[in-house]
Amino acid sequence: MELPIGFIEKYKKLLGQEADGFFATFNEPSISGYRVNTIKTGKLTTKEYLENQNRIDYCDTGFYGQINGKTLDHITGYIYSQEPSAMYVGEVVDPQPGEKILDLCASPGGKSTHLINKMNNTGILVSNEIFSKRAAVLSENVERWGATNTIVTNESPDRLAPHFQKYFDRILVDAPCSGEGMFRKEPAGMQYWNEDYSNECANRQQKILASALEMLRPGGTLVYSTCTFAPEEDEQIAAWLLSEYPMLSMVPIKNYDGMDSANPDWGDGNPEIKNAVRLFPHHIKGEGHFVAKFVSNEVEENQDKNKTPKYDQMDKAETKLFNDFIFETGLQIPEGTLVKFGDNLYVLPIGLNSINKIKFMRPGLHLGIFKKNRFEPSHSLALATNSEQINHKIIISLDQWKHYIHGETLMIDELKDKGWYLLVCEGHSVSFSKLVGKTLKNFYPKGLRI
Ligand SMILES: C[S@@+](CC[C@H](N)C(=O)[O-])C[C@H]1O[C@@H](n2cnc3c(N)ncnc32)[C@H](O)[C@@H]1O
Repeated sequence: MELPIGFIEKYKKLLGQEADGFFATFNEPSISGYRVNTIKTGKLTTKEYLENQNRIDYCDTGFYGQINGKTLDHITGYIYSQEPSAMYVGEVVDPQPGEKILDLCASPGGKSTHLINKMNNTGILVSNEIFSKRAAVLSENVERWGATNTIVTNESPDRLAPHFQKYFDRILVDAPCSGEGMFRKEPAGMQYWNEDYSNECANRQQKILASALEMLRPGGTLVYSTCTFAPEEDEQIAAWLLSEYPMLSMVPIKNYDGMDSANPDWGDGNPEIKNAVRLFPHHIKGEGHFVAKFVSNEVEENQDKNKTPKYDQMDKAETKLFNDFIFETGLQIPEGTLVKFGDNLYVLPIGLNSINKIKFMRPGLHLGIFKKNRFEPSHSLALATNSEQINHKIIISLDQWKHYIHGETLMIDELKDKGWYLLVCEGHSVSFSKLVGKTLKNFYPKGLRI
């Protein structure tokens, strides 16, 4: 791999004797990994995923190895492909069930899906992405994962901040960066590299962090991570945070085998910076990463936490349609507030402040849509429903599943009541389908058909 000359010179100086070992890794293959989804209680169809002995020691749901994106397990959200070093970030955030968490730069959703597992689908996760196309991908991944506690917003950090002042218990800023740590996985990233690029990135990172800190509650935790080796974006950002925000202090992070403490001399010499962790590919089986954890020492003032959210409510006819659907299917829906945006019905996580005026992709779990005199359940609801939480379900074979996700209707042998059924394949919830006579109509989203 041909690295930019300026990059080679910079890291020869910074790494000294270690530089040769560091550069050698760029000619080795990148490392792949995947995580399994602990909130889906069905069985993985391929036991190999769990029996893989190549476990990642700092992430109990993570494994080394490559997965196929076209399998039932992947498409129904049982596994997620994620580079191993990136898995350390979700572990460092360490969200606790019931907390309010913000993942500010979240697409495509590797860290968000990890956080959802760690929160056991409780509390509130606001997963935000500034670019709308990337936010759509994020929303799709969150849906696949079966999240019931997550809203997906599509805002810039400074526009999001006024809506969530001092609100979150923990915030992750997995910052846009120069991406040096991913060069061997995504060599195209090298084209943007120049001597000033890291300083440009650092400016943007400071702006993002300033907005993030407006949203952190007193006593809350901020985790900052990048996938670059550049001190300007790593130690120097940690130094900037400590000097600009005296209420912040750094929290030590556990160094597993092969992880390094950050280098205070690459920042401003503040010894606290040692608490951050670097993952170098010549020391660890993974790509380059930097992770730093801060806690706010501010004391909580009495706040008005009981702002009533303002949303549309269902009218009488819609309430009846929805109740009929619940009665017919025997479905248990997650706890939360039922709200309507246009014709779409959502359940919002309990305790969420008003999200009126925020651009979102998903203001909670999408339950379905009201169409002329009927309620149509959503694909998100299918993926978030465990087959034990519903009476109306039909088991289909792997072969039928392949036809269904291709867009075909299916036939059943026995007569059943007409109406909505959850299709279940080898324990995995696949889709809602409407049974008419003996035909299962296809409601698999057109954009996801294979
Ligand atoms: C490192 S990636 C995030 C990866 C993600 N956390 C994951 O684990 O899948 C950084 C994200 O920041 C977004 N971004 C770019 N510029 C931004 C800005 N000015 N403010 C906030 N986010 C930005 C990018 O679109 C990108 O999705």
